[in-house]
Amino acid sequence: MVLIGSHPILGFAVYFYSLGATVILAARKMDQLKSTAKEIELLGGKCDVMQLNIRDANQALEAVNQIVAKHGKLNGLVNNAGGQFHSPASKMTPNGFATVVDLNLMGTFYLCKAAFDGYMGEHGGTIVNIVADCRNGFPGMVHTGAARAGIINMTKTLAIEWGPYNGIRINCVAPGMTISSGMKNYPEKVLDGFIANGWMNPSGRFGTESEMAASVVFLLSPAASYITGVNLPVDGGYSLSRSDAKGPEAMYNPKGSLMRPYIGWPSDEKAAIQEVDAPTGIVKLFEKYKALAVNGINRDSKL
Ligand SMILES: CCCCCCCCCCC/C=C/C(=O)SCCNC(=O)CCNC(=O)[C@H](O)C(C)(C)COP(=O)(O)OP(=O)(O)OC[C@H]1O[C@@H](n2cnc3c(N)ncnc32)[C@H](O)[C@@H]1OP(=O)(O)O
Ligand SMILES: NC(=O)C1=CN([C@@H]2O[C@H](COP(=O)(O)OP(=O)(O)OC[C@H]3O[C@@H](n4cnc5c(N)ncnc54)[C@H](OP(=O)(O)O)[C@@H]3O)[C@@H](O)[C@H]2O)C=CC1
Repeated sequence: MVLIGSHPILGFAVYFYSLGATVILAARKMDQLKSTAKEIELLGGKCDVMQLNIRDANQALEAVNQIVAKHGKLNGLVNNAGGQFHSPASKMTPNGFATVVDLNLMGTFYLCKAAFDGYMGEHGGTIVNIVADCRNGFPGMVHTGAARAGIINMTKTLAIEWGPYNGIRINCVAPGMTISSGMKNYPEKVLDGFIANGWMNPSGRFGTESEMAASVVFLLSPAASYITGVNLPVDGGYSLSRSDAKGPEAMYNPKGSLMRPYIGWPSDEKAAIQEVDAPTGIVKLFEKYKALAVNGINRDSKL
């Protein structure tokens, strides 16, 4: 039984069916949740949906209580809901800052605490918190940088407090720039700039939802049973360098990537991500990735 806060952006709900888990999708818009649930069921997976605003601590606990009452357990939690807006710090209002901290940091804490109080404190479980790359500063997004850094530190504390006595493992995944519906929140012009030459990471490309999903599933699974309190960057190496680098990073291959994208796991066509709801440039990019994921990549391939 795995609760995913948000509709399965970063596409991972489809993967849980192969582990035999029942997936509960929770977010504010029921339409999106229902259509994703249908897809999962068509694949043979078990799925339930519920409406949830993670910014409300009472709703979070109520959601966990409902799941435990209906299904008898809650083994996993993925805190995937999140987001922000772009603004220089000098122009940001206190309420703008607080809103993003409220969504990302407070929302994640509410769900962790609800899972602990409602089930995992007594029975154990595994939690994965989705964050973002905030190893260095996060210009233009001071609120989310602060909130995600808060989640990473909170995760370390909870790993220490909740591991020894409650059997809970808790980790973070920090996606790099990923092809997903979240890209609709950013100006196409900016995204086109990233596509043209802006990824600046050793992989030379965006990440895919499947690449994020596989990492989350790994951390939730018994295969990661000795890992707790870590933040796993899944970013093609982006966090290794300065985000605005133009100097030595010229070593990054400007023509594209030599790292084959991964869009499905296990190697079951049905479980591969087939399409993405994103701006045109990103959708076109994904179509190229699909071909490269299937046919392989070589020195003449261009993304
Ligand atoms: C131009 C350059 C762009 C660079 C883009 C770079 C892209 C890099 C991508 C980095 C990698 C990360 C990717 C992702 O995270 S993908 C996920 C994407 N999804 C989202 O980001 C969701 C975005 N939005 C939201 O979730 C909500 O809008 C949000 C929670 C942010 C706010 O929701 P809410 O309804 O609660 O907010 P209010 O309207 O009530 O406003 C509250 C206060 O916040 C201020 N605000 C809100 N939006 C903006 C804005 N766009 N610009 C400035 N200020 C904003 C608002 O004014 C309120 O404050 P005040 O009361 O003081 O006015
Ligand atoms: N895509 C990328 O490049 C990156 C993404 N990330 C992070 O990964 C996560 C997933 O990203 P992505 O799929 O791209 O984002 P999307 O914007 O597509 O998805 C955000 C999800 O969060 C849900 N959500 C937002 N607010 C709430 C709320 N108050 N309560 C419950 N659910 C909520 C939304 O559903 P609804 O509106 O129905 O509530 C939606 O399902 C996010 O935390 C994002 O910040 C981090 C780094 C890079």
